[in-house]
Amino acid sequence: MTGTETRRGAAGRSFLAGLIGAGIGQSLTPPMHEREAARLGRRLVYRTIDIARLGMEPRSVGYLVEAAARLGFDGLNITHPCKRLVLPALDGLSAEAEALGAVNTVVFGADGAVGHNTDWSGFARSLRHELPDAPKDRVVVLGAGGAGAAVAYALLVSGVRELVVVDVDASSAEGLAARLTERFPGADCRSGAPDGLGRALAGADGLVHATPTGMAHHPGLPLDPALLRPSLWVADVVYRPVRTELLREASARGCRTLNGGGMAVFQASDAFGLITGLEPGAEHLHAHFRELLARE
Ligand SMILES: NC(=O)C1=CN([C@@H]2O[C@H](COP(=O)(O)OP(=O)(O)OC[C@H]3O[C@@H](n4cnc5c(N)ncnc54)[C@H](O)[C@@H]3O)[C@@H](O)[C@H]2O)C=CC1
Ligand SMILES: O=C1C[C@@](O)(C(=O)O)C[C@@H](O)[C@@H]1O
Repeated sequence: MTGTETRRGAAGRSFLAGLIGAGIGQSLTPPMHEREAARLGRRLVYRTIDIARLGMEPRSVGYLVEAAARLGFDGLNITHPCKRLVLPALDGLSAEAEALGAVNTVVFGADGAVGHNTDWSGFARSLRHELPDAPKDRVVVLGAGGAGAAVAYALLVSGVRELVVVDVDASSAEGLAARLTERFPGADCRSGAPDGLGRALAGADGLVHATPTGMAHHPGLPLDPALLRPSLWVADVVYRPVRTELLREASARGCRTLNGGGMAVFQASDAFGLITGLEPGAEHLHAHFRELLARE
């Protein structure tokens, strides 16, 4: 997007957005969007639509998307467990959302409801921003769910040549590695079992952790910290808390680290641009994020 506002963001227009998912009451994405709009002198109302609180099934995301379009929403974020289930309700997909088979942003416009994925671009921007000079030839991704798939895609777009995907669910890791191989035939994408993690990490430049382990309600470590050596960079997608047990262990062992806050901020930044047509300021979104965390 350029510095010029598009028609979608034409002066005076206000915005209505929402997040559909389960257990999203504490999400920082709604206040990030609202604060950034206010900073730009615009009104944006962003609501959480929590299917767990509403007693709705994940597959009802299609019904909710259609209702949001009729009610005049400009766009939506979609999160767990609906990122794949939302696909049949959409009229179009960005190339990346199609490749990933997952959508976290829906924009309502002249082309109907169009799905995008800003998880991958959010991680790619965070990596570029915070670890620009780190070696990125060989990387291990732990966790082959929605976040793991987005991260793996971002890594391959960013030039990673060898990628190993590890998951306790072997079929998830194998499926993701196979899809990535098809999409990036020039790269070496393999799946690995958790008991082979030590071997995979021994030859790696970096590790990205993309399982829910380390979240406030799911504390702990996803691996044996003895596997972390100082030359390995370690990224976590978990951002509640921002400093996870894994990142604390990695820092203590001399590893460079990247927390999940950058991905959270940049996915919001990219979604905000798509939904409003306005140009967000990434540094301002970082500041909103820091202030929101500090309030807790
Ligand atoms: N920073 C950000 O902007 C974002 C962060 N996230 C975070 O990413 C995390 C994962 O989310 P999703 O991918 O949506 O979850 P998911 O449930 O789709 O996938 C998690 C995967 O991890 C695997 N797994 C669980 N424990 C494991 C272990 N100990 N070793 C290996 N594999 C294991 C599961 O089998 C599953 O395939 C969550 O904490 C979520 O909050 C998700 C999206 C954006
Ligand atoms: O999965 C996530 C995290 C999120 O749901 C949040 O609560 O910040 C916002 C979504 O856009 C993103 O894809």
